[in-house]
Amino acid sequence: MQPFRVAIAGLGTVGAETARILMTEAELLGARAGRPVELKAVSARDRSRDRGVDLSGVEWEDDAAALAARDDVDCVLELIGGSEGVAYDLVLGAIRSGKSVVTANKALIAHHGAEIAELCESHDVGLGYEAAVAGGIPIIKSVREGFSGNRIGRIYGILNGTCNYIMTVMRETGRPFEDVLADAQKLGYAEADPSFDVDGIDAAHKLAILSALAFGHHVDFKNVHVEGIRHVSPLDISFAEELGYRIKLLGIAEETGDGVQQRVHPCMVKAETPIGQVEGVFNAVVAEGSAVGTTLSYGRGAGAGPTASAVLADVIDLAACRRVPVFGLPSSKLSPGRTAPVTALSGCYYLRLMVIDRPGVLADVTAVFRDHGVSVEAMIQRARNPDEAVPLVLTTHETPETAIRTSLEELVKLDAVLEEPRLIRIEEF
Ligand SMILES: NC(=O)C1=CN([C@@H]2O[C@H](COP(=O)(O)OP(=O)(O)OC[C@H]3O[C@@H](n4cnc5c(N)ncnc54)[C@H](O)[C@@H]3O)[C@@H](O)[C@H]2O)C=CC1
Ligand SMILES: N[C@@H](CC=O)C(=O)O
Ligand code: NA
Repeated sequence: MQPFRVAIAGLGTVGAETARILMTEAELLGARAGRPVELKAVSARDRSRDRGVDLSGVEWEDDAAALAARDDVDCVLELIGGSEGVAYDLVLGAIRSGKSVVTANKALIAHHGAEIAELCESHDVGLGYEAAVAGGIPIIKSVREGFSGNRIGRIYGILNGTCNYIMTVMRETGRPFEDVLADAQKLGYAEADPSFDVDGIDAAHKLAILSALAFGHHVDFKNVHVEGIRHVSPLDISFAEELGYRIKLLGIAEETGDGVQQRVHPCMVKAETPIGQVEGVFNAVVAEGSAVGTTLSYGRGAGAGPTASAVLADVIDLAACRRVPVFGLPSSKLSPGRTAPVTALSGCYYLRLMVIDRPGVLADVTAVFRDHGVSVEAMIQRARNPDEAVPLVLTTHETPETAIRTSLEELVKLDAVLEEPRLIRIEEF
């Protein structure tokens, strides 16, 4: 049987572990693929680095682009990262030369998914990107194949392991944000530029991909509403706990009737719900289907092993000639997409103000809410200190997003309100 010959570009966290498993589990992978899977060539920046895997029998290319041109390679694994430059050139070059591609690169798929899918169709090659969304959870396969008999109404979840790890450790230990982020980087969870994680961009890349698969539209990253976790303070984490919530960075894509709304932002969710219980580097994705009902997929969203697991599943599918259209439908059948703005939202909110503790302040704050039709559900004023700003926390009943935003504009004008107010949406699932 002809072997399936693969090449790896990028031998960092994911690439090195993928190479290790390809070498050490060759027999198992070959049996699953129905033919031998051979690591033929690699390319990385530093030839001398010890990666804990013996690559002495594997050919080395200094220029990753050369992997796409080799005629002894059937499939290129792009494990470098970045939506432009080397990764983009390599993936398009490999497809154009008739090779299948596996990538873990969500930035690339979120920005260039439409072009890449069309190119795969015209060159009749397959593309695997299971590792790009929720790491080791087989969520691409679930949505694209497992739920293909359903209409999906909503898909949401925790899509970034680094952010979930940071907020879990901050809550459990009180350690500062920067320290915990440094740990996530050492553990191989974070992106090369960790602002992609903490500013919500990585989760937005993943949500854009999930939304395209779930709703059959072209990937539409530019219309994802994105907020990150930089403003989630230890104070908010502890108020959330007092109110029975956990703060999670969620990605939510939903068919609203006026189009698909895609948003990534910190949310308060009830601590005892399945999503509230997802801690550390774990991710979870809830899909709501017309026939299947509600499903929950759970597992590690980042790190060497879980990500390599997803890459290898794609390699085996391609080696075994199991192929489906990149986004589940031929490109010509994907809809252009209709976006519902986040301002159309209506929900409950957590709001923390830092106020001067003096008589009349509470009346001024509640007057703003009264004037904008916002109904307050609960209020906490923990400390009493006339010399310092004290936190005033309010939660609301269901309120249009527009009403809470205009209330905030009024509240910041009050001279008793110091600092930028903190607003976190409360999601009841
Ligand atoms: N680390 C994780 O948990 C996950 C990572 N991913 C994605 O996997 C991809 C790789 O991520 P990591 O392994 O974490 O990154 P990394 O930074 O550990 O590894 C990337 C490697 O590519 C190499 N590289 C850079 N430019 C190159 C070039 N011109 N030619 C050859 N090699 C080059 C770098 O030297 C580095 O070793 C990214 O797209 C990332 O978003 C996806 C899911 C999880
Ligand atoms: N940086 C990402 C890695 C996986 O996609 C994350 O933390 O989730
Ligand atoms: Na996955």
